[in-house]
Amino acid sequence: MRVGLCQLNASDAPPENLERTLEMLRQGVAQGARFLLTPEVTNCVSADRDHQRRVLSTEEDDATLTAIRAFALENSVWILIGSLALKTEDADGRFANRSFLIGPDGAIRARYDKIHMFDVAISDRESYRESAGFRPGAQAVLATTPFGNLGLSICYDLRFPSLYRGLAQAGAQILTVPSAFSPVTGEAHWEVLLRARAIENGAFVLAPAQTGTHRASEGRARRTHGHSMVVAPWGEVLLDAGTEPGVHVLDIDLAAVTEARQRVPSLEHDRDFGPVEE
Ligand SMILES: O=C(O)CNC(=O)[C@H](CS)NC(=O)CCC(=O)C(=O)O
Repeated sequence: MRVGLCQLNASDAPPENLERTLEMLRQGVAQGARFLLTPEVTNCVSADRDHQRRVLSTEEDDATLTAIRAFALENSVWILIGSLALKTEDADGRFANRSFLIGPDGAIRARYDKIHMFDVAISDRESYRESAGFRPGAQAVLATTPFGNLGLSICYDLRFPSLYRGLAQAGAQILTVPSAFSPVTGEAHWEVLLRARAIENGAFVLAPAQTGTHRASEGRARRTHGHSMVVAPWGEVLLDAGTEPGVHVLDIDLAAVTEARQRVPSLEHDRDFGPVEE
């Protein structure tokens, strides 16, 4: 299976981001990719809630979703839109941070709302309160495709191994982790966490990422870590995309999942240990 990871440097302008994303998807298709992935918040990177309220849409009206579904149909490819920031019907006005798996017929095959919210103070200068703008999901999602079972997740979810354990136990062979990781935590934790999730579950990890300084017409500009990655089930890093935007194409073979799980069948060795004794 040839996969293509789009590494984006999205701004806070959805139409411009869509144009660049479609261009990268086209390049991926030209290089033979049959499954293409985009990062978290493909449509809009912004830290300004008022700006987001002005430029974002609901799922029903979202132009990025419509255009990428049409692209999947025209090119007969699978696409994981890592996530879209979308308006919801919620009374508190919070957005959804939602992944979409699109089939080669253009249909939405799966949706996943990011479960874990990035509410952290990394330093005096850098803090995030994702839950102020986004409402968390509460449902883990496995998506079946002809090329394997996908376990969906987004960014900060990466720090919660039990989610991936649940997905792998449910049959996931490929774990998707579209992200917009912070530069500081990215430098310290990104690669090792991705490799850990791959190794402990004997699964491929596909992690398309946002990169660089994200141009903002309102609010402060955000920066992200880049380094989109593909990790094999034995833990080898098959792709590290560095920090430039662009599409990266490579072949993955699910035989590596079977082999890794045969060599170390830890997925079959989970045991119930009950509450921790104190
Ligand atoms: O806010 C948005 O527009 C979309 N959401 C994000 O970009 C989120 C919340 S700020 N980023 C992360 O989860 C990074 C996690 C991370 O960096 C870590 O776990 O260390």
